[in-house]
Amino acid sequence: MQILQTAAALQAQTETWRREGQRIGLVPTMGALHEGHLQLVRAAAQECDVVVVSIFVNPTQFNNPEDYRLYPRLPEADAELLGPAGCTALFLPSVEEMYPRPTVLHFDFGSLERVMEGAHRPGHFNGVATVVSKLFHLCRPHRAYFGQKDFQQVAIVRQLVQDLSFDLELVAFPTIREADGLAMSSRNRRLTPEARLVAPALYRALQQAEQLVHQHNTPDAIRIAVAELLGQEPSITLEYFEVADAETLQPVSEWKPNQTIALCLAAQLGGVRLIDNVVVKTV
Ligand SMILES: Nc1ncnc2c1ncn2[C@@H]1O[C@H](COP(=O)(O)OP(=O)(O)OP(=O)(O)O)[C@@H](O)[C@H]1O
Ligand SMILES: CC(C)(CO)[C@@H](O)C(=O)[O-]
Ligand code: BAL
Repeated sequence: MQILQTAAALQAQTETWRREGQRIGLVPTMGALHEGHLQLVRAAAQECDVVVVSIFVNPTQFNNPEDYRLYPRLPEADAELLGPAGCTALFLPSVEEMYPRPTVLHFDFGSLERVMEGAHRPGHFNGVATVVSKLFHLCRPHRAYFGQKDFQQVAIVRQLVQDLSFDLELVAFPTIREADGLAMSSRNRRLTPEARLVAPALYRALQQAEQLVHQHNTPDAIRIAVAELLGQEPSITLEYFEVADAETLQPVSEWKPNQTIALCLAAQLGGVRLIDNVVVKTV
């Protein structure tokens, strides 16, 4: 596996691969890799000839400077994991390499970003769209792999791909979980042992909400039930729980038949912010 640290080196390599007719897979990450990331890389390795994994803790998508400062950074350990998973090239740029001057780009994803993560993390999706656009330009992937754990991010990137005519296939990969149901996440490393024990309550609440959908409870009744359930855990502060249309991401007030619904939440556990979701279909 080669390690590329400059935009020019990545561009040169991807141009060569394109000339050779190789199909390029890209897995964008912020590092501190876990099994969820590695499954994305393995899927890319199965479906593409070469796989680029980017590791870049992107400052422009952090609305909270403390979150940026404390974000786990483990490039050496990450590099060890990537070769065996099928990564061909690790793109590991510095902040100066990605942003030699402050960016002036501004994206507005309208109603897609006025809810959930976009509403609670001002500027977050502007930063995500900026860095993902740059990565797509530098890497020119045939396929780009993203996790459904970041459900709203997938919707934003889908819109970005369409609006900027990126010639690639977006792959949305299912959420990989720990044995106790907790969605794998780099930020899980920052949980105290006590918070780690409590954290699976988030997924249990989502599973409960899924049951309530199947039992035809109203969206509002489900919102109240999840707030009550998680309210019983003093160490969990629920930021939001939303019953959203999976396509538009807008809050749902009544059910339509055969509607795909995303049950999404964000919560703080001892200062660590986690998100999770499940997707469910109405009958
Ligand atoms: N548990 C998971 N299952 C599947 N995909 C995942 C999982 N966790 C992260 N991903 C995906 O991996 C890519 C890189 O994510 P990122 O590096 O931010 O990791 P993360 O674990 O989501 O970290 P954090 O949520 O703490 O920022 C994203 O597309 C993300 O959706
Ligand atoms: C897509 C991404 C790598 C952009 O920085 C990030 O938002 C993430 O890790 O999900
Ligand atoms: N996985 C989403 C990246 C972020 O939390 O900024």
